[in-house]
Amino acid sequence: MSASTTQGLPFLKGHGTQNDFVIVPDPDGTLDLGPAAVAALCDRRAGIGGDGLLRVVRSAAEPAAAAQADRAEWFMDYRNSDGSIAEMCGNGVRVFARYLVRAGLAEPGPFAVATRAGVRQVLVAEDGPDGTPGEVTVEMGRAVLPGPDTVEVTVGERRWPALNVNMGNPHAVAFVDDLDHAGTLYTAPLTAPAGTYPEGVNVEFVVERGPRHVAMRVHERGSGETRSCGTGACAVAVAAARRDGLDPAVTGETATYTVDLPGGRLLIAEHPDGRVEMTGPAEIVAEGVIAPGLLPR
Ligand SMILES: N[C@@H](CCC[C@H](N)C(=O)O)C(=O)O
Repeated sequence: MSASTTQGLPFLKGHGTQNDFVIVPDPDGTLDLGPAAVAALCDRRAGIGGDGLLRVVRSAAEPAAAAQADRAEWFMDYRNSDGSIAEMCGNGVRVFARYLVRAGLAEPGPFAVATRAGVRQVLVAEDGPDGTPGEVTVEMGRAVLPGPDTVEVTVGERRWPALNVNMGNPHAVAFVDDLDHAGTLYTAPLTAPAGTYPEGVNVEFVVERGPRHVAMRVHERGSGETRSCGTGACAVAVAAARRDGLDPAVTGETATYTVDLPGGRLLIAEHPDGRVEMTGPAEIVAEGVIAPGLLPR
């Protein structure tokens, strides 16, 4: 993208349980944000700062989403802070939905959002009487457990068995005795067997907090440690349910887990038909204009 194209380009900043995003409205799909431009915008010192970027584009104007245009007017083009593309972002889709309502592009209530992982149904609750933003629920699709049965996660001298869970994007979920055992997470944990995650992986570390209540940390592919990950929380809830001997497809009962993250709390429900639903907050905290010269020429 040329610097001249970005002069006067509006942006917003939002977060869901402190998983934060630069939001770039591009309704007609005229922007070509390459990896370097995304990384510059997400840079916390020299840019606006964020774990990722959400480009807001009409599905009909985005080749990757044209097939979904009859079911969802808007496409969430999600990028990690290093500029890489991911299939799905659970907190991102809640923040995306919040932006659409705030911008008058969607009404509160139920509507659909197109993503690279498919169309997702969202439900934006009305704001409270004191103006507190209502929570946003997203239907996240079904969890897939692609195997192998156990993968291994290593940080320094410690290693744990983990469950491979795909929520549209890949996750390795490890139950640990203490979240501090994951260390600084300045670098990505190692996973084995080799080749399990050819496109990289998000790694979750989980401890028990009580019945159907867990806490987690996450190292995200393309973003490093973040304060929350929605797809990660869904993967964790499904892994916790299986570990607790609960499979809603077998019991016929919805399994609901509370997942605490460094940035807040998410409620995850897995239904007997396999659908996983996530509920949590989503807020827009700032808006502005990108300064000329921020983005690489
Ligand atoms: N924070 C997100 C996940 C973003 C994508 C992830 N880093 C990946 O590369 O798969 C979420 O809330 O789900």
